[in-house]
Amino acid sequence: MAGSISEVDQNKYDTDEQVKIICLGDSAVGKSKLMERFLMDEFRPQQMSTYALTLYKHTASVGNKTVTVDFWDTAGQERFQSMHPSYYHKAHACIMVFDVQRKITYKNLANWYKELREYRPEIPCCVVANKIDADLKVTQRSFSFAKKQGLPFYFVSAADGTNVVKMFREMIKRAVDYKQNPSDFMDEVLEELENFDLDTKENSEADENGLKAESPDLA
Ligand SMILES: Nc1nc2c(ncn2[C@@H]2O[C@H](COP(=O)(O)OP(=O)(O)OP(=O)(O)O)[C@@H](O)[C@H]2O)c(=O)[nH]1
Ligand SMILES: [Mg+2]
Repeated sequence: MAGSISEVDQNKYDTDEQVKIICLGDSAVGKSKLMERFLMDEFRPQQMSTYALTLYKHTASVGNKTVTVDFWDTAGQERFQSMHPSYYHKAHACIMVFDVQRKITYKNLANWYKELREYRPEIPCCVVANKIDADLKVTQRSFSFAKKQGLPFYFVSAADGTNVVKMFREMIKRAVDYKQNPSDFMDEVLEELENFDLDTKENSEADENGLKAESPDLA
């Protein structure tokens, strides 16, 4: 399987200075545009063509530390309402995006969140309402999903930049905090199990999908 997501070396995310942040949400909600807006001319996307995975690299200062942040972005796979398990693997934070102009993308957050928590029960996550430039009145509406789940919520616009830097900076900080405080018992147990599973499967046809018996049926 040349060029698959599972071939990206993810062991680097075990080191202190490397953080992985993923982005979830329906097609065309603005995931890529948000990252591009945040990174502006700094970004150097590394394309993994087979699965249309793009890694955006960013260097950030958090406290007195310099960390390298990999933002993971896909195009296409979200159409199937489910991501490959490797996408979630070792992620330290998640940005969930919907489009304020398309209600269905807000409704689907519940599905994305469910899948995220199956793989990463404890990582910091936020909800982002994108495209507010198209209709500023939406900022007066309440979107209760984030509150119900106890997640931070941001009104943003990738087009005009509103709240984009603030949202990314806060999420980077939370990702680093999460990494530095391994209070996360469930994640550790899950990772142990994953490693165990990988070890035992090494000689068989190791299919990453085998790590989870089946993907949730989100249709
Ligand atoms: N008005 C407005 N349009 C936006 C904004 N952000 C993104 N768009 C538009 O929405 C469309 C989709 O943006 P993308 O960033 O490609 O969305 P995506 O979530 O990465 O989509 P996929 O990669 O297909 O999953 C593009 O036409 C963007 O120009 C925004 O803040 N305001
Ligand atoms: Mg995209």
